[in-house]
Amino acid sequence: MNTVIRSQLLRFSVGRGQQFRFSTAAANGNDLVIGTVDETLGIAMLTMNRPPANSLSLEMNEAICTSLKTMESNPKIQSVILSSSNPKIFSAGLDVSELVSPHPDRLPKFWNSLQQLYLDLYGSRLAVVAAIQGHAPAAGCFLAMACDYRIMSSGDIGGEGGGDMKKRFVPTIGLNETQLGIAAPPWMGQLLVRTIGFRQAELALAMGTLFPPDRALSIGLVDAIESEQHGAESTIIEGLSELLPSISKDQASNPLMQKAFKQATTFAKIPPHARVASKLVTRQSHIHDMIATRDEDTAHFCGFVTQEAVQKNLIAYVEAMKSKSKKK
Ligand SMILES: CCCCCC/C=C\CC(=O)SCCNC(=O)CCNC(=O)[C@H](O)C(C)(C)COP(=O)(O)OP(=O)(O)OC[C@H]1O[C@@H](n2cnc3c(N)ncnc32)[C@H](O)[C@@H]1OP(=O)(O)O
Repeated sequence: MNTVIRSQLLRFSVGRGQQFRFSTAAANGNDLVIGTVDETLGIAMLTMNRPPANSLSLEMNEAICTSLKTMESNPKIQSVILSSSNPKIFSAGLDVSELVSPHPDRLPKFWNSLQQLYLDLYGSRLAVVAAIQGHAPAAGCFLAMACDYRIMSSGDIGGEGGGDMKKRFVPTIGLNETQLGIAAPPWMGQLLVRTIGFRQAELALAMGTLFPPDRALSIGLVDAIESEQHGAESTIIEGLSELLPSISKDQASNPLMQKAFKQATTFAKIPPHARVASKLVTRQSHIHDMIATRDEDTAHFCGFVTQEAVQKNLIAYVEAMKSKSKKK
């Protein structure tokens, strides 16, 4: 099994000044999350790196948690940017292969890793800025909602077709579970309610709505949208280039990444105790509710997902996804 190596999961190499890098790798050596740190600014960047779609497997959930905990244990760090190495997909949500014909031992472990990801991210002492480049459906949207600030790409990158026929790339975000014949668990659904309000969430959950950036902004699902048209060289802001991992160096002039960097810097300057205390005011009760119902939630998930009718829907969904991808 491709589990995260916990005992030797960090590879440190000291870079210039106060910066250093680390990665959290799976047993096969692939870096699932790449971390970079600037202790002078008090900020870090965690880049999700699980091709092709940053989908959330058991190992990926663990890798994000471990990377976040590593940052939390560094008292010099106050804020983190959560980003993706894929410029068109922030995260495609749960790895659907975890849900289809699941192994009975692995399924509860997988769900526990997702619950833990929620607890660690939503309750983190760090201010987490989601740099949402590309799509964020289902648990990808959840991941962004568990952060403290969301900046989404306006989607005007990488058009297909060229010339007048150029097709605009429009990323979407939302909890689209009902479209897969499943329902978001209560804690995830409630996170949407907390983010966009009762009526909007009620409708969006029922319809499985995926929102384009402008709609996501207007209902408060994201806090800002930003173009990804790379700016002129002169617009490069100090410190960002060094914080970007080598696979994302070309993002230094990307306005979305620049905005995320500025927001993370702003968070890092707020007196930490006050910032963390105020975060708990709004989040603690939701976290406690989830902990109180955690075992029940796991039992419900495992029972639900293994139902024949649910498996049938999931298999059909995965087949449709694969054949769409093949046709490209
Ligand atoms: C009580 C029950 C509770 C249930 C739990 C509820 C909580 C969360 C549910 C979920 O998160 S389920 C997952 C939901 N995710 C989706 O529906 C997204 C599916 N993917 C897409 O719509 C698209 O891939 C995309 C994200 C919009 C990107 O589109 P694009 O055209 O850029 O790329 P594709 O060609 O479609 O995909 C590339 C590549 O990635 C694979 N892939 C995509 N998504 C997933 C995924 N979620 N899990 C695993 N693999 C995924 C896709 O198959 C392609 O692979 P290849 O065929 O190229 O190998």
